[in-house]
Amino acid sequence: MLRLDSAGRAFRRRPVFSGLDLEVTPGTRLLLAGGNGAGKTTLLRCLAGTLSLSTGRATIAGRPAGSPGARRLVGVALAPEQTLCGRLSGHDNLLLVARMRLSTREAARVVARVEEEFGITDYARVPANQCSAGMRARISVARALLGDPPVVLLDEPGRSLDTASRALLWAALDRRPGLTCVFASHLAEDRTRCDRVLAMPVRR
Ligand SMILES: Nc1ncnc2c1ncn2[C@@H]1O[C@H](COP(=O)(O)OP(=O)(O)OP(=O)(O)O)[C@@H](O)[C@H]1O
Repeated sequence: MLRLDSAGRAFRRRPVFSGLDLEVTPGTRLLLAGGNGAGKTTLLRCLAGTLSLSTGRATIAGRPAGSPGARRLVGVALAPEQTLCGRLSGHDNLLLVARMRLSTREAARVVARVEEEFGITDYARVPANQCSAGMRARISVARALLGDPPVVLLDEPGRSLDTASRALLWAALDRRPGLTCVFASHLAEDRTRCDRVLAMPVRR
C-alpha cells in the first residue's frame, strides 16, 4: 500500500533521514518513533506529498506520493491543532473537504458519521478559532477519516487529546481494520496500538 525506496530528505544538505526502504502492507498500523528532530514529521510530509524527498521514491498504492492519484487515497492530519480554517465552524471545515471528493448528499452523510464518532456534533458548530486545541485536534483527525480513505497519516494525533478523546480516536481506527495508518507519537501507550514500529534515530 505504501512504499519507500532509498528515501532520503535533507535540509540545507543536512540529512534528516536517508536510504530508507519500507513496505507497509494494507491494514498495517505503523508507528514512527524517535526523539525530537528525528524526522517523523518530515517523513509524514513526504508521504503526504506536501514536501518532496531529496532522494529516492515514495509511493502510495503504486502512485508517486503527492500526485493527484496518491492524494485521493490519503487522509492527513499533520499539526492537527493548527490546520483548520479558524473562521469556519468545525462542521464547515469538514464539509469543505468532504465536498471536494463527494456529492453534497454523500458529504453530509460522511461528515455526520465522523462528528458522531468523535463526539464533536455540538462544538463543531462554533468557529474553529473559538475551539480549544484538543477540540481542534479532534476535528482535524475526524477530517482525515472522512470518506474512509485507505491510508491515513497522523502526526501526534493524541498530543492534545484527553484520555476519553484518545479512546474515541482508537475506537474509530479499530472500526476500520483495512485502514493503513502511519502515525508519529511520543506516547508510550501508543506502542501497544500499532503493528509495527519504525525507529528513527536523531541525527546530530
Ligand atoms: N522546513 C525546514 N527547514 C529546515 N530544517 C527543517 C525544516 N523542517 C524540519 N527541519 C529539520 O528536520 C529535522 C527533523 O524535523 P521533524 O520535525 O521532522 O522532526 P520530528 O521527529 O517530527 O520531531 P518532534 O518529535 O520534535 O516533532 C529537525 O532537525 C528540523 O530542524
